[in-house]
Amino acid sequence: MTAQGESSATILRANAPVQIIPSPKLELFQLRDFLPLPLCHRLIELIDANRRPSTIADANGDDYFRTSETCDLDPDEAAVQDLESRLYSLSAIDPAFGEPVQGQRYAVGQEFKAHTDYFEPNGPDWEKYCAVAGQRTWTFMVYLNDVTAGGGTRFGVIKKTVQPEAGKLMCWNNRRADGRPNPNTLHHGMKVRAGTKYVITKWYREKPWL
Ligand SMILES: O=C(O)CCC(=O)C(=O)O
Ligand SMILES: [Fe+2]
Repeated sequence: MTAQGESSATILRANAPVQIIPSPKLELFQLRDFLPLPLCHRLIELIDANRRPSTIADANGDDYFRTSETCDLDPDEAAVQDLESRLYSLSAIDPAFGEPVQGQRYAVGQEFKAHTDYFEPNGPDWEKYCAVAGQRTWTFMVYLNDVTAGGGTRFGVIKKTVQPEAGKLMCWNNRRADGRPNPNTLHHGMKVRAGTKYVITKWYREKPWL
């Protein structure tokens, strides 16, 4: 088990089906068919049943920055436990360092503009979000469905856009090699043009979550 995700990149690289998105700028990986379709469908049901407007830390005055909906998934749900155990098998990151899994839902026209998942170390919301568990380390995100049009995830710095695909996982290290936040992880959940987009997001911290 890796305590803080430090050697996660090594573990992921050694996992044959994991594809490395080659870049000197960030550690980014992709894994197709990470989740079976019935599990994707169940997670979509759970997201649909219990969603609220998404929020952002360090409000920036743009009310249209993140227009999607978010679901705080119940950790006692069998589907969520199945997902958690698959994540652990893949990454070996101690689940104690994980935030509860969230679901995100985007209707047509909704998006999450270019952002990073780490918290600004000098931002107004640092204390609120990071006092106990510290900074975010890794992001794991899984697309739960194919989107009819739009809804890709654009990593602008490396000029790479990933298309949603049911069951496909993306994961990246939000830190540079020296441990500081990596601004090259900037990414944009682009507007859905047709259909609905569902993803789950799982973030890990430097210290135990609870
Ligand atoms: O929906 C996406 O493609 C990206 C989601 C995301 O970046 C986030 O929830 O932090
Ligand atoms: Fe993000």
